[in-house]
Parts: sequence; structure tokens; C-alpha cells
Amino acid sequence: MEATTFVLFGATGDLAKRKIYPALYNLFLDHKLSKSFTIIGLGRREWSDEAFQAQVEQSLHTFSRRSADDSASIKAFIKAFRYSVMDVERIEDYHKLLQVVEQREQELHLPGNRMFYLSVGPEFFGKIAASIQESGLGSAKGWKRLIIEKPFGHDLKSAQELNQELGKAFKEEEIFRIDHYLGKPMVQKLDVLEQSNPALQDIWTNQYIANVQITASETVGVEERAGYYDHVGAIRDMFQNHMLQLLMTLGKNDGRISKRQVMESVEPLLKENVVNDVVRGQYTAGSIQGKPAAGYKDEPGIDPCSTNDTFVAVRLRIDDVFWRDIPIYIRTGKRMKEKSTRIVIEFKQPFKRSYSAQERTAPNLLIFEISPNEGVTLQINHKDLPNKGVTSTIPVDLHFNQSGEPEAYENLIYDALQGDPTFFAHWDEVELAWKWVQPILEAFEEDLVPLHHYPAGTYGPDASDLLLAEDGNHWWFDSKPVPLAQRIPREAYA
Ligand SMILES: NC(=O)C1=CN([C@@H]2O[C@H](COP(=O)(O)OP(=O)(O)OC[C@H]3O[C@@H](n4cnc5c(N)ncnc54)[C@H](OP(=O)(O)O)[C@@H]3O)[C@@H](O)[C@H]2O)C=CC1
Ligand SMILES: O=C1O[C@H](COP(=O)(O)O)[C@@H](O)[C@H](O)[C@H]1O
Repeated sequence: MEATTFVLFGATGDLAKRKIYPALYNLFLDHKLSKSFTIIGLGRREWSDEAFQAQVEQSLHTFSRRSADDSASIKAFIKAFRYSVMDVERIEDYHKLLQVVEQREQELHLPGNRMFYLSVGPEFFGKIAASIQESGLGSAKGWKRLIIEKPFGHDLKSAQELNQELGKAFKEEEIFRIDHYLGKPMVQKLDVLEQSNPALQDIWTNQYIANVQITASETVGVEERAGYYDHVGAIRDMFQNHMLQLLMTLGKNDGRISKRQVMESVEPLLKENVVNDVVRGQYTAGSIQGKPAAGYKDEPGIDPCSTNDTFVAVRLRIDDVFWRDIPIYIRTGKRMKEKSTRIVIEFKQPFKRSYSAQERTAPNLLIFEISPNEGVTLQINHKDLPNKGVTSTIPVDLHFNQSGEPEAYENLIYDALQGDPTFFAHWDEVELAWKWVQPILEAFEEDLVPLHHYPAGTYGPDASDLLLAEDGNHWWFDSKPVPLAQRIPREAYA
């Protein structure tokens, strides 16, 4: 690892303490940081270096996946931290920062490789990038890179504007847009699972696959982020970025096409037709794991008349030679029954009509569990001898030992420090994702899609089940299949 100056905007914030410091500490323990490494934390709070170091240490005790009892390691780690008071809106503060950075680089004989990590609100991204350039912070002898947090824009236009602003100060290859789902170990393993297993490669096509289901369900509500969430909803918070990145990663078909090509091939939706393929939901009061949960509109900080989406389910198709005609269902929501991120691939059953009731088989399923557990399961049919020899399903399970595995932020910060862009969201993907989502945003704004309610602690609105039932499918592992005969138009559930 090259010697680096790590400049962290938003060093006093929530993300820094929950994710960034623990990730850096684990990289340090794994000897993945250069010995000549310094971190300069920034915020408006009037902290001293010592107060900052104490905060960092506290965050390790609270959030590190590794025990933070080894005081010698902690001491050696926090020695690298310095703090500088800064208001990102004041250009003179960048000049002051430049002096701090240069002084530190001289003390440690650093070559001027500078990593700028923007862990601040998105309204500051453009301004900070421009000021880094204007102040000379971006003109050292070494490389410069920018790590940028989500959200990347609020819609297509604002994302394009932001990208133009960033582009004036940083080249695309210098920008590392974090999508933490791409840092999740199971997502990083998907590529190799597909590429190194010819048996999987061969069935990874519309000849064998009946449908694909991607789920990211959460039990948490809006927590402390009401002000942010009530303006973005599930469609912007999760779908436009994490869910579409999962789709692109899965769809690239062991590298036969790129993520960008996958996104380009997703059949576009017309605003008027969004209602046919998208379900919008919002939770009402309910209970989760035995505990009562308030409805969305009763959450602190949420507009009591809010029509914001806390759940979306989308049906789409990829029009390319491998994926054509396979329905792909994606859903994500808050305050659902369980925390689970998974991809289920349902395979076709070419012979199902020829089986007797006794021998009737279930489809083979290939399940990638991404979190909270990680694993790959193949559901197959077998003869259940103790049970009158009926055919039933059995899972062939491969669960990974997650202990010791780096977490998403460790993987991503390490890659960015190495200059490896593989698991970051590239501009062309981000732009295509916004383009695809734009008609949905407009249809929601214009109320062209009904808002379906679901009680907290369920798998989302019934309309989400009906979306699949329209194709004779159902979500695996939660709702019961809805018989087609009982189909009620989804609009009736609004
Ligand atoms: N928290 C999370 O779980 C996640 C956060 N993110 C993204 O990460 C970024 C940071 O989020 P989070 O840490 O939660 O936010 P916080 O509100 O907790 O922290 C914001 C940080 O920005 C600093 N800041 C605000 N205004 C200024 C200013 N004018 N000049 C200098 N510093 C300023 C604050 O420092 P001070 O108050 O000292 O000035 C603080 O360190 C956001 O873009 C968010 O969307 C993304 C995914 C998850
Ligand atoms: O980016 C976000 O992700 C989290 C869910 O992440 P996970 O790793 O726990 O699956 C979500 O809660 C949050 O609203 C969103 O901004």
C-alpha cells in the first residue's frame, strides 16, 4: 500500500464513527495500510487532536467487529489521526487545510498521494470538489482520489449536474462512488462463483431460468433520518443504487457483458405504464418480532400527510440474448418482517406436466444470501423415503464462515486506496440507473401509481404478491402463492 494522506470531510459524523474508523482500524490490524499513513479529520466542531483521537477510539470500542481491547494497537492506530476545524463553505479554510496537509506530509516524508473522502451531506459534494482544486489541495506530486458517499443526485438532472461539477476537479478514474452493497463479501464473490463454475455458466441463460427475484427487506424504519428519507423514499434510497447495482452485477453473466451493457438493455418503462410494473408501498402500524411498531406517518419528523414510498417492488426485463423474456422482480422496503438481502433464481421445469401428483416436483432454486448471513443454496427435489417416498425439496447448502471476513467498508476503502475501481459505481452505470428510474419518480410525483399500505412486520403490500401472481409466480420464502383465479386488480388495494 502506498503512503497516503487521508483527508476525511465529515469526521465528526455518524458514518465516520460507525463505519469508516472501524474499517480503517481493521485494515490497520491486517497490515493493509501503509506504515506512513495519516488521517486528517475535518468538521466544524472545535475539537483538538486529542479529543478527536478519543472519539475515534470510542467508535472502535462501540462499532469494530474486532475486539478493541488491544490498547497497544489502538494507540498505534490513533497516533495517525489529526483534526482540523473547517467549514466546507469557506475557501480560506481550504488554504488553512492545505498548510496542515503539507506540514504532515513533510513530517512523515509522504509523497503527496491524497485521498479525499466526502462523508458529508450531498449538498456539499460539488463545492468541496471545486474548492479542493481551487485551493491547490488537489495539485500535489502524488495521485489524488475522491471517495464520495451516496446519494449521488436526487434525479437524473441533478446527478448529471453533480457529475459535471465533480468532473471539473477530478477525472472519472479518480472518483470512487461508494455503493456499499458492492462491498458486501457475497456480492464480491458472485463474479467468481459464476466465472469459475462452468456448470453455473451454462445454466445462466433464459433457456433455463424462469425468473429472478432480488429482495432487500429491512426491519428498521427511518430511524434518525426522517428529514432525508421523507424526500427520497425507497426508490431513491435503495432501488436506484443498491438494487440496480445488484441487478447489474448479477446480469453481467460472468463477464460476457459489462454492468453498463446490462443497464442499457433493461427494457425502459414509460411513465404512463409504470403502474403496470411497479408497486409503491408505505408501512402502517404493526409489530415486528413481537414489538409494536409505529406507522410511517407517525414516525418523528415525518410529514403526517406524507405519501413517501417505504417499499417498492418492480418487475423488469433485460433485453439481451441471455436474459430476454425472464421476468426479474426486485423489491425493497423498511419495517418488513425480516432483515434479508438475497437473490433467488428460479429455474424452469420443462417436464412438470408429465408428473403424477405423488411425483410432482418443485422448481430448482439457486439462492444467494447476501446478508445478514452469507451463503449459496441449491434447492433440489429428492425422494423422501420416510414420508411414503413422496418427492420433496431439500436444500443443498453452502454457508460461508463469515468470521474474519472484511466488511463492506473495509473492502471498499482498501480498493480505493489501491486505485481499484471494480466495486464502485461508475458514472455511466449511475446515469443509466437514474435514466431508468426517472419515469418511476415522475409517476410517483404525479400520483399515477397508487400508494399501497402494509402493516409493519409483513412482507409488504398484497399488491406486491399480485405483481408476481400476474405471471403465475410468487415470492419465494414468504408469501403464499396467490391463485390466479383469486387475482384482484392491484389498483383495488390502494
Ligand atoms: N450514516 C449512514 O449510515 C450513512 C450515511 N451516508 C452518507 O454519508 C454522508 C455523511 O452522513 P452522516 O455521517 O450520517 O451525516 P452526519 O450528519 O452524522 O454528519 C455530517 C458531517 O458533516 C459535517 N458538516 C456538516 N456541515 C459542514 C460544514 N458546513 N463544514 C464542514 N463540515 C460540515 C459535520 O461536522 P460538524 O457538525 O462538526 O460540522 C459531520 O461531521 C452523507 O452523504 C450520507 O448521505 C451514506 C450511507 C449511510
Ligand atoms: O444505503 C442504505 O442502506 C441501508 C441498508 O444497508 P444494509 O447494509 O443494512 O442492507 C438502509 O437502511 C439505508 O436506508 C440506506 O440509505
